[in-house]
Amino acid sequence: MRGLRIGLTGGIGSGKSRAAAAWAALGAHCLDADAVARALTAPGGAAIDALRRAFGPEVLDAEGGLDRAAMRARAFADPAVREQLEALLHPRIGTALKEAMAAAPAGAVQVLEIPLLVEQLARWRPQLDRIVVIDCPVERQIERTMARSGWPRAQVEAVIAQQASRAARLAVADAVIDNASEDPAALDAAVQALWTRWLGPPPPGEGAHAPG
Ligand SMILES: CC(C)(COP(=O)(O)OP(=O)(O)OC[C@H]1O[C@@H](n2cnc3c(N)ncnc32)[C@H](O)[C@@H]1O)[C@@H](O)C(=O)NCCC(=O)NCCS
Ligand SMILES: Nc1ncnc2c1ncn2[C@@H]1O[C@H](COP(=O)(O)OP(=O)(O)OP(=O)(O)O)[C@@H](O)[C@H]1O
Repeated sequence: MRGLRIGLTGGIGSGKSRAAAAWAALGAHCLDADAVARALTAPGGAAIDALRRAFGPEVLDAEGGLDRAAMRARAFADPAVREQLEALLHPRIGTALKEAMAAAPAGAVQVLEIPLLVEQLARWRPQLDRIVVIDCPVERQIERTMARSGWPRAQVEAVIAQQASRAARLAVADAVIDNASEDPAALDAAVQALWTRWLGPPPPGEGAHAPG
């Protein structure tokens, strides 16, 4: 029998990866749509031939993988390019994640980090028992992404402009985790509280606040 399957989403830089790490520390089996996308577009990845056909060799780097900066610049400057990239990658991401979910250890709590869950709700909702939204003000998303990735503000704003609004995400959430605070321990505590609410006390020895 499979365990609870939780979709974790939020805008760029909202804190999804940090929140997923907190779920993992409690014993959840975590899967990441961005990581699947990166594997598909790495040298020799299953999407490389299709990318070359769609966009030409100039979107590939010297190793034959996707040149991410070049693709990012094109995809977020032109919605038609982004839609073409998504049409090519999203069905493959969907298939790979479904296979990974089916291969998860029996009974494990599964947490799926899916940045575009709300934008692709029809694809993901049937796969999930619960949706958790990591929420923070847009300005905080911008600051965090600029600090983490070194992107200029305009680049972060261009990505945010192509994503679902905060309100659209909150409308489909079964639970919202507020990550506005600059104290990451507050995020860990919120994840732990949600685990307790849905699943009971975390297993002994697991979790950010466990002794030892
Ligand atoms: C455009 C690409 C090459 C840029 O790569 P880069 O390494 O710079 O960014 P990375 O993949 O780490 O994504 C960072 C964040 O950008 C945002 N983002 C990525 N793709 C999209 C998109 N199509 N629409 C809106 N936001 C997006 C997400 O918040 C994501 O977490 C890459 O994001 C990509 O291949 N995107 C298409 C696949 C996709 O939709 N991925 C999202 C997972 S479902
Ligand atoms: N509560 C917090 N306090 C301080 N820094 C934080 C907090 N939450 C996240 N961060 C930092 O902000 C940055 C973005 O967080 P994270 O990578 O978890 O976001 P994400 O939603 O997974 O982003 P992306 O959509 O780009 O994958 C990271 O450098 C992370 O360490």
